[in-house]
Amino acid sequence: MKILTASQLKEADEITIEKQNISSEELMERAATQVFNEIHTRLQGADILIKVFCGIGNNGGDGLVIARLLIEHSYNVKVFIVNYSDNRSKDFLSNYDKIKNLSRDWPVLLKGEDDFPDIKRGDFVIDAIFGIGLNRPLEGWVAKMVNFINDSSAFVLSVDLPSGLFTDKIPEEGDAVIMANFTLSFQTPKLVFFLPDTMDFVGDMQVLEIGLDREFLSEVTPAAQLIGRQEARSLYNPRNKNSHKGSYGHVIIVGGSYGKIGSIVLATTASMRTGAGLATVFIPKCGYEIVQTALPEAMVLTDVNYEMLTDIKTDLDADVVCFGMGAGRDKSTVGAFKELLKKTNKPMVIDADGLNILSENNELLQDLPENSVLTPHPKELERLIGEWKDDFDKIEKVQEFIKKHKIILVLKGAHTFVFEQENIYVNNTGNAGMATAGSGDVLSGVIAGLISQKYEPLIAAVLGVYLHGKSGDISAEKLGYEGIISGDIAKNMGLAFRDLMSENETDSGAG
Ligand SMILES: NC(=O)C1=CN([C@@H]2O[C@H](COP(=O)(O)OP(=O)(O)OC[C@H]3O[C@@H](n4cnc5c(N)ncnc54)[C@H](O)[C@@H]3O)[C@@H](O)[C@H]2O)[C@@H](O)CC1
Ligand SMILES: Nc1ncnc2c1ncn2[C@@H]1O[C@H](COP(=O)(O)OP(=O)(O)O)[C@@H](O)[C@H]1O
Ligand SMILES: [K+]
Repeated sequence: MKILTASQLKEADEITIEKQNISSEELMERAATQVFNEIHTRLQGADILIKVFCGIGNNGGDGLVIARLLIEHSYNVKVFIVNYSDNRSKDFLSNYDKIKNLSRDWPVLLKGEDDFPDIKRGDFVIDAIFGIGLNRPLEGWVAKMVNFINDSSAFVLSVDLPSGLFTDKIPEEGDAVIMANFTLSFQTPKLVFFLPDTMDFVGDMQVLEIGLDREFLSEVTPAAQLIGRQEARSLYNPRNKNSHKGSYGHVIIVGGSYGKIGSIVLATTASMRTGAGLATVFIPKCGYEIVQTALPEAMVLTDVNYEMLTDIKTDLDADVVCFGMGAGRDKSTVGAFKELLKKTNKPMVIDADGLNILSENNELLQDLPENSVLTPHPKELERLIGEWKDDFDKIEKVQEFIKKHKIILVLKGAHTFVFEQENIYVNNTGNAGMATAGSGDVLSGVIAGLISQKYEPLIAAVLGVYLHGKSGDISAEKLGYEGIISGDIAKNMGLAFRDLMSENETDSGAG
């Protein structure tokens, strides 16, 4: 699903109004009716007090339509206008008239702190104060109003996006932003819903299709793409009946050191459970029996050194080399990595200490094969590119970095982002149960396993991240968030593939 910017959405609105020959008020009615339908489906006429807070722009107009429909369906509704200026939008005004005609209980105009209404814990608050039109931080009593709603502990549903949140920048410390429990957003999700700095404001999220012009939506270049099941499915290559293990490639996983051989077992298991035809590990001698015992399916080559990598001697013609997990950063290991880079031409997967070595030895970046996939978590990324001011600054710095070095970067997190040239792919599977040691090692194995099966590195990264998260979701379904260990994610990879191609998505409990 495309993620668009506020200006692209405004353009889509205008084109839709023109091409469908409707008024902006009709489009507002259509959008807000979708919100009403969602609320009605969930509340089923429940007798609770719904407090709708409307601004005076089009987000406020949406709020008025939602309130009118709720009143027409006999809900107990109280409407408040956060009347911070007299500059009301046209469609706000016509809906203001409509709601006044409908009920004697006119909307209450709020003009300052003294007017703040009571909000109780059990109330249902609809936040339609500001949407994508916000252009500066909230100030004065309006900011206080937002904080007042947040302090109430009422359930808050935000319309389009939480009021106070921008679509293209991160609020400053102390800025007032609604902390929504749920956000119903129009047509496309906004990028800020997935950034670590801002995702907590959004709560659970659902996107409502409001019928904007299809041609515009299919042609517009998105700010980013959200990868869900449908997108992942389109990337999948089914296995050919007439095939053999050689058809699915050979992965070499290089890394490990004394006490950290487990990371190799995890990555290698993951690559095989993702479908690689053959897997070889190259590890220090201390890991020989461990790997042979834990994973008899893999072949093992060892370094001359017992504890760490010092000389990576392989003349195997692998389809992909994955380097770094558990490798450590000893001088001799750095030297061995340097030699490995020199003799590798095909795209590699680099994780963990591979990334740390690159951070400390910047000159090695130029030896990375084009289209290699780097998989840092935020700390590893900071070591690679330096500090950033906020998430938008981070995105800019990452894009500069990947273009300079002609690589693909997988930034791991609650929503993992894949960066390739100008493109950004945002993952929507996975859950907090995956915040457990070794789940990153599993991801590297998954991506390497896909590359060995001839998926392009970018596709391997995007699909791999999706499947890894889905396997985490399936694991959580079986074991609970706390119960997952990263080996489960590797073990359940096959179920993630099955889910991808089955008729119905597994109810994964993704969070
Ligand atoms: N395709 C869509 O996405 C649709 C969007 N609609 C709604 O329209 C909204 C956008 O409406 P608007 O453009 O009127 O904008 P908003 O309703 O988000 O904001 C209202 C106005 O407040 C002013 N303002 C901005 N920052 C302020 C601040 N800090 N303090 C005081 N005033 C400030 C701006 O001039 C803006 O025009 C969307 O979020 C959505 O709710 C729907 O009605 C129709 C379809
Ligand atoms: N809260 C979360 N929600 C979704 N996925 C998560 C969450 N926390 C961690 N993950 C996923 O788990 C993996 C953790 O990787 P990493 O930090 O490298 O762990 P390790 O170094 O222990 O292997 C990443 O793929 C990340 O996206
Ligand atoms: K809002």
